[in-house]
Amino acid sequence: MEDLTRKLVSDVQALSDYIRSTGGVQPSFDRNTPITVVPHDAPLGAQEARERIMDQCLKLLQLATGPSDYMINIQPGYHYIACLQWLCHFNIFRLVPVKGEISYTDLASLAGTTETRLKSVVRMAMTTGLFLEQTPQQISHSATSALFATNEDYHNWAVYATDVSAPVAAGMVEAHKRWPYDKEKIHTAYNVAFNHDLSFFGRLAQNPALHKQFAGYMRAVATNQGTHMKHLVNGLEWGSNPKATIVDVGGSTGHSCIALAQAYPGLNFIVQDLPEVVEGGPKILEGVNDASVSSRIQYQGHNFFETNPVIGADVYLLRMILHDWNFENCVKILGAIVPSMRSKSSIVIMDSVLPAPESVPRSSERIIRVRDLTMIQVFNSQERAVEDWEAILEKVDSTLKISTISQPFGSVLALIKVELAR
Ligand SMILES: C[S@@+](CC[C@H](N)C(=O)[O-])C[C@H]1O[C@@H](n2cnc3c(N)ncnc32)[C@H](O)[C@@H]1O
Repeated sequence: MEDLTRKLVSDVQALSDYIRSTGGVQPSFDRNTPITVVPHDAPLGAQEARERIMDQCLKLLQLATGPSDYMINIQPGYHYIACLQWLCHFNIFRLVPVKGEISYTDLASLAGTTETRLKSVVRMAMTTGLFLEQTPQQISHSATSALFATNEDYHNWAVYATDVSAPVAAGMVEAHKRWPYDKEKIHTAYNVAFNHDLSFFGRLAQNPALHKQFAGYMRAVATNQGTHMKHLVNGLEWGSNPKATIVDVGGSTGHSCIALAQAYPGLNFIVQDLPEVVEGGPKILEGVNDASVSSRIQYQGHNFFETNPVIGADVYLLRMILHDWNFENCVKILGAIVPSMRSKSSIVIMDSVLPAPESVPRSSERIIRVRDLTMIQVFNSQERAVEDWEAILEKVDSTLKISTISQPFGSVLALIKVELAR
């Protein structure tokens, strides 16, 4: 613990010095604190110091807790989720004024609940950094709760995590008891949790409201440090062919292409997704309000199990797609692209490459492992190590080879560039 603490002190000093040197604001719970601790384009040293601080604090907490208090330390986890779900459903984030305070009495009456329940939930949530009680019996926003109040996509993320992801995680044991060795995508914890026999995307296709919520969640995830768009934008030399055409396969409403188009003014994009998803794309482009970006992005309804209709694109991008699918389906999805590729074409898979245990900071490893478990629970799929990716490519076409793997710092996703070595 002493060794960890010595390193922690030095990293906190380095991070604070960096923030001071930029005239930035030191992290605090105050509502007016910026929502990111260091900007996404901060020097690597500052970002690494922040990562180590999180890692050291996590390990220190675990060490100081000790084995006999393990359970006590882990129990708040499921209550945090229950409280977050409750706060979303009773609209508490939006009912607390963005500036100023509101009493528990008034807030309970606006939310249609009892003051006792409200207090218990909010005060538990406060231990995670949501809301403040600076004046006794009055609630105000912290920087984090204000984010959920003002950013609809973040709110969607919270609703999604608590209404969908948490019950699905709770269904894992039952699913694996019911289908011990089965890899069917309709025999998952997701099927157990919602008691149906549709695949994840099959259920979304039948329910536009769920689809809209999922697209919002994806947009919010894209702004998070680990899955931030900067890793896509800076992770490859996109500008090496300044006039290239990029096809974003399963590109949702186009947030990846928008980020790339903003950074690379010569590139052109085709965003492919299921028809009901790309339908929402033009509205998102309107929001960007920049003709020099929107004029270079087209939308195309396309089922990625069918041969790709765009012949000879420079890049077929698959960002956070293949981890949703098991080995056989990954082979089918990639196999539907290969016939449309020409010699100049490449495929860029942006997905996790699983690290060996303890080979990366524990604070970031647990986030990658959340993704791995989610894939098992929702799709009977998995996150993959390099050899797993190579095995898929070999099965699709033995001439399909990984040419580079780029793992941007702070990213939970790597960029795996795949080319035809014919
Ligand atoms: C996890 S999201 C990733 C979205 C986006 N690529 C990103 O990086 O945020 C998976 C996407 O695959 C799309 N999808 C699922 N099944 C599909 C299919 N058969 N054909 C095309 N798109 C599909 C979903 O609609 C969703 O937008």
